Amino acid sequence: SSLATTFLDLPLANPLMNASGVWCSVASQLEALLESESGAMVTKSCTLDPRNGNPEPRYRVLDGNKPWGSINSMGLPNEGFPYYLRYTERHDYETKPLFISISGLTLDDNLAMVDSLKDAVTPAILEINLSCPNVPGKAQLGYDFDAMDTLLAEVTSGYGQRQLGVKLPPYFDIAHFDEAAAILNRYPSVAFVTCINSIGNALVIDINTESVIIKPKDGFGGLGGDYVLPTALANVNAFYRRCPEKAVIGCGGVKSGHEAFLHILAGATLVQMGTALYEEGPGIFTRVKAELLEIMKQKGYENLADFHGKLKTL
Ligand SMILES: C=Cc1c(C(=O)O)[nH]c(=O)[nH]c1=O
Repeated sequence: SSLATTFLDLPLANPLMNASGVWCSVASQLEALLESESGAMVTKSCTLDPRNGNPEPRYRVLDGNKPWGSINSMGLPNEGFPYYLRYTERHDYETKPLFISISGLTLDDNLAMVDSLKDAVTPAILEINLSCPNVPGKAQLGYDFDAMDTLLAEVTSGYGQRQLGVKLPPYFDIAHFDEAAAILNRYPSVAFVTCINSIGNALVIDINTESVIIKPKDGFGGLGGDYVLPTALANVNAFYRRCPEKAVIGCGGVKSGHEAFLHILAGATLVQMGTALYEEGPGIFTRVKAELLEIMKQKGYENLADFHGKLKTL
């Protein structure tokens, strides 16, 4: 069996990569991802200028009981767009593809970053984050369909019809899947969608301290891990069905070959890991690769195409 695949006509050794935001904020982390067995990698969503983000504690792993996961309200801390643009100029693209994630605080900031990327003519693949749930006072673009439409119209024309993708928040209503897909399908240069970002504004409470467990936003933060897997699979499959011309990248609840297999079955071409990578480190790619290969072998699948998108219904 082989995990080899292609994405936007680029060859990848395997479909696994990090989720933006995890193990990808500074050069040392990006170099560790490059050296890891991931098939690709993405940078931390960046703003035009560097940001410190929210006060700590702002990330906590929820490992007391089952299910397992994380809550975060980082607040978009990042080194600023120029730092990541410089990294795209020194990345080794022969080793693996690189995605660059942007999450401008304003439409103009997003357009300025897109413009610089277009002029840089870098092989890095742009993933625009429409779903950052943790910047106080800022609504997620992915939940404001008019704003999302306007952004895509401006960005796709600004990016000269070059292929790009969007990172979407989870949707929970069929009408929202329909409406979001209808907008995305009007932009052929939006070549992929990454589903999902964390489930925004969850609240984890500790019975012993009778308190929330992260400092920002009175404890409200984005949820990741086991808790989000069924919602992630639903969003992957919903957009896989509605956007036949686009690729879907799955993200949410992947911590082993098992969940990676489910995401690919549901229609994901690539699979991102967030919480599990945060906790285990880049060695996780070696483990999950082996687990996915083992599952494929047990099932008699030679390659990813043998089961990609082949989810059965009853
Ligand atoms: C880019 C900000 C994000 C953040 C953050 O920096 O708080 N956390 C997430 O779970 N998803 C995001 O998209």
